[in-house]
Amino acid sequence: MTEAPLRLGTRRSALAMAQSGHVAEAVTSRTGRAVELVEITTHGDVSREQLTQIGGTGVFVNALRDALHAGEVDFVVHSLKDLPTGKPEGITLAAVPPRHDPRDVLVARDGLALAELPAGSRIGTGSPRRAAQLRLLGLGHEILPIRGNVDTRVGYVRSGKLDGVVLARAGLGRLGRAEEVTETFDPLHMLPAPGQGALAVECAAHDAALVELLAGLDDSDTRAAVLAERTLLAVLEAGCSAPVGALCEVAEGEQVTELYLRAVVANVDGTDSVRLSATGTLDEAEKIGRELAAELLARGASGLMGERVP
Ligand SMILES: NCc1[nH]cc(CCC(=O)O)c1CC(=O)O
Repeated sequence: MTEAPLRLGTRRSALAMAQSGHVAEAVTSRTGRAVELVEITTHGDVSREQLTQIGGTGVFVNALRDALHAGEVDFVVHSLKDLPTGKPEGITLAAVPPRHDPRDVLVARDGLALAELPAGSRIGTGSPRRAAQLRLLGLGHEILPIRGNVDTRVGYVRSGKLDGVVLARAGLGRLGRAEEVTETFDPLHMLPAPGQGALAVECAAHDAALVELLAGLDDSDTRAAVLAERTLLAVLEAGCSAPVGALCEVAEGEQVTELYLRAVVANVDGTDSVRLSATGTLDEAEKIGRELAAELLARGASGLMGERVP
């Protein structure tokens, strides 16, 4: 008798379907187990309110976890950057697959890069982190809040409503739209969200056989990198909408694997920021995240995050 297909709970958005489909294929090719996608609708998908007003992207996560708890699905896939930093009860982070490009990108009119857009150009982003870092560049662009899926956001550029929008490269890439990118930001200018470009595969903690099966998808370098970034975020006690950027890169040294963590905390109006970095070995991920956060706080990070745009 063949085993029943594993049920993978997913949101219906094109990005979520692409991410879930990618993980489903990886599971099937590794284990021979069939995987079926089960669609789940979340409050975040149906609400037109600004994400920051409905409690951040955590709303996407909760509906999937509820379906896990209810036993309606066997496992779920999230964009790791959308996960709140707290550990959920009864759920295991079974795998963090190899990360895609973590950087942010610009999709602008006429193939232009950011510095080619004149002062006064209209740039859209719904992310306070991206808005603050764009303002810090001092190019005189007008930064406008937008939301919606990738199609909607890029659509504002195609229709001429905006001169450019900033998005995650990983999202565009997973949708097969990477060729629409007009500039990939150097993390020196634009640090991504902690966890950006990585996926999180979760299942019920009590399902030991499934925890073991999914562990085959895990990439230890990616797991360490996102642990460093997310520990930093947790210590800063910043919500997912706070202007905090962090990127941990992994480099194979001769003896040890090295981590290089960079972070920025800015105020939302992009007039002030603190930017620091740290290095450590692979097993020091949590430590360097914690210590770099402490250093940022010592240099005034909490005051910056507390300020509000008038
Ligand atoms: N905030 C929504 C969201 N969550 C994950 C991605 C992209 C994929 C990723 O970063 O892993 C996006 C879209 C974006 O930020 O452009």
